[in-house]
Parts: sequence; structure tokens; C-alpha cells
Amino acid sequence: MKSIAIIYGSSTEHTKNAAERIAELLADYSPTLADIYDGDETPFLTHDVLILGVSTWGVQDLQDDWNDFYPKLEKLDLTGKTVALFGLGDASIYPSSYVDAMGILYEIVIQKGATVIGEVSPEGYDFEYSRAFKDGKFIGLPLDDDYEPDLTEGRIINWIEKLKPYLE
Ligand SMILES: Cc1cc2nc3c(=O)[nH]c(=O)nc-3n(C[C@H](O)[C@H](O)[C@H](O)COP(=O)(O)O)c2cc1C
Repeated sequence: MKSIAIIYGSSTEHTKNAAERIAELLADYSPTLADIYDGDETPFLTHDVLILGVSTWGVQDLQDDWNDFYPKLEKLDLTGKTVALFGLGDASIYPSSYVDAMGILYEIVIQKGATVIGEVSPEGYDFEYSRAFKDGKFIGLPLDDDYEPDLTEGRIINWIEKLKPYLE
């Protein structure tokens, strides 16, 4: 069984709530839950699988705490790490930058040597453009607690089931 860290940044608790739900669903793996606000790179270094949660703010930007942490992220070596990403956004008001921050994190973790798992089909999502949408798939799990909160629980459960084979 792999060791898992769930690391999130959240300004109005949407990403935090999703991170806590993911932690509950993965309770058998005893995951570490960390708020990137603390600025601590230790969980990145001490776990095999990193589940990273980020919301998009400022239109197309990383959530503030992830933004502050970004220079540290640029210095990490993530070779051999498995990363799964989830991103909170609002496809109704920001359809042209939907969950862009998840795409920003994807690009840097790939550059730092990580393998990314957990891509998601766009079926059921209504958006125009997303930096997190590559080669016909989202590179992680988009969640929208502003526009379609009722879908969050089912989306998380489906996604976790798909991740589980990579966590053994
Ligand atoms: C000023 C502002 C800018 C935003 N920009 C985007 C955006 O570009 N793309 C997007 O998908 N969501 C955008 N959002 C929506 C947030 O990402 C969304 O509310 C999210 O659930 C916040 O999560 P958090 O509470 O974990 O920070 C924006 C929200 C605000 C208030």
C-alpha cells in the first residue's frame, strides 16, 4: 500500500471540503492531510502519492497559498512520485478559464518529474476552455461547488475508485 499525502490550498473552503472528503474515502490508507498555507514541503518528500487540490482565482490564477508556495514547488524533485490533481472552479461565471489552476499545477509537476494519474472525461462538464483540458481529457478531477455542487460527491467517489488500483 502506497503512502498518500492530500495537499490542498483553499480560500473559501471548497477545496478544503473536497480534500477532507477524499481523505475520508481513502481512510484505509491513513493519508496525511496538509494545507499548503503552512508552506511545508515535507509531505511532498515523504509520500509516494501526492493528491493535490487547488482552486482557480484572479481569473486563470493559482489560489493564493499555492501561489505563495510555487517557488518552493519549482525547486522540488518529484521524480518517482505519483500525482493526482483535483481542482475547484466555477464553469458558469468562468467558462473560459475553468479550473485553469489545476492545469498550472499539472505543468509544473510534470516538469519536476512526477507521473500524473487520474484523468477525467469531459462528459457532463459544460465549459469553453480550460488549461487543465489536454488531448480530449481533463488531466485531473474538476469540481464546481458554485454551479453544480450536487455533482461533487458522485464525481469524487467515481474518481477515487479509478485511483485505487494505483494506490496498492
Ligand atoms: C475573483 C474570482 C475569480 C475566480 N476565477 C476563476 C477562474 O478563472 N476559473 C474558475 O474555474 N473559477 C474561478 N473562480 C471560482 C473559484 O475557483 C471557486 O469559487 C472555488 O470553488 C473556490 O474554491 P476555494 O474556496 O477552495 O478557494 C473565481 C472566483 C472568484 C471569486
